[in-house]
Amino acid sequence: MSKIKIAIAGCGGRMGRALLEGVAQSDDLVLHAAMEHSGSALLGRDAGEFGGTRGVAITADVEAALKGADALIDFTRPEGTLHHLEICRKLGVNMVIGTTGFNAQEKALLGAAAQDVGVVFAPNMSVGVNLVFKLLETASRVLSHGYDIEIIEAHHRHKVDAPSGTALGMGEVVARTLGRDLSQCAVYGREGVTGERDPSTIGFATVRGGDIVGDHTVLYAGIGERIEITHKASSRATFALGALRAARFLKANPAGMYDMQDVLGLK
Ligand SMILES: NC(=O)C1=CN([C@@H]2O[C@H](COP(=O)(O)OP(=O)(O)OC[C@H]3O[C@@H](n4cnc5c(N)ncnc54)[C@H](OP(=O)(O)O)[C@@H]3O)[C@@H](O)[C@H]2O)C=CC1
Ligand SMILES: O=C(O)C1=N[C@H](C(=O)O)C[C@H](O)C1
Repeated sequence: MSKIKIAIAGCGGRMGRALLEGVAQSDDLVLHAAMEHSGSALLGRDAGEFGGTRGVAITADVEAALKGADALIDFTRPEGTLHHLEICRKLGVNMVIGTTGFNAQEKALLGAAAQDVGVVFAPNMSVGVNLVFKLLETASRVLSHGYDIEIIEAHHRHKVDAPSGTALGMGEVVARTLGRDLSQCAVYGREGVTGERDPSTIGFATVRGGDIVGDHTVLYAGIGERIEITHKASSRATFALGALRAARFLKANPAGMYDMQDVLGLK
């Protein structure tokens, strides 16, 4: 059987390198293109220097790079992802999007493109976090009254968006299960004389430091007890393996908008 041809955007980044390694270690995937933005110092270098198979030069020519690819895996920044999305749509190339930090209008653009190509969009591609999303539905149902809900996340010092996409995703799951609208009930950090806690809110707290790969805790604090559901990533390989699984899923499925719950059969 022929191998699935993978293009990687932001190949010199933290996730880009983990993806290059993941493709190089797989039996059924081949590196079709390694991409960076036009201002990158890495252009022209061999992807093999960054964990990929040797023989693929890093390029900023997105259209040429994507011709003939089965899927683009993109962990970059919202503006880069949206630019790549347009070209994927034009060329009929599926897209796995791990980038976080999109606003509502930008997310709508992803949905529009998914009318023509397959898109897997998920703020966290690890199996563990996607299991946690399911556990949160059960916990939020059982603890729907009398428990204050707070979401705490910690990441490395280089992360540029906050709260993390995963924390926001967890908030969405909790709010949806409780019949609340996250945009109305989220409290992002506290300072000064805040008054007593409003029980209808969902609080978020963000920690940034060092090389923390990604920790997330949802805390349900009641009277006489508290429940914490925690996921800790210790390596980016978990996200990369999930993204590669998503690319395989898209190869086998029609155009449409999917998330990791679809990929993992958790719906
Ligand atoms: N869904 C998931 O499972 C996960 C999602 N993420 C998300 O993935 C994204 C990337 O994370 P990470 O790898 O740590 O970040 P990095 O900054 O290490 O990597 C991003 C890469 O994209 C490049 N880049 C920046 N801007 C653009 C642009 N406009 N167009 C094309 N390429 C661009 C960067 O180049 P340069 O360095 O030159 O700026 C860099 O090579 C973040 O949004 C993060 O939250 C991360 C881990 C898991
Ligand atoms: O930027 C990161 O590193 C990560 N970002 C994702 C997020 O914003 O949720 C996922 C993961 O926690 C790592």
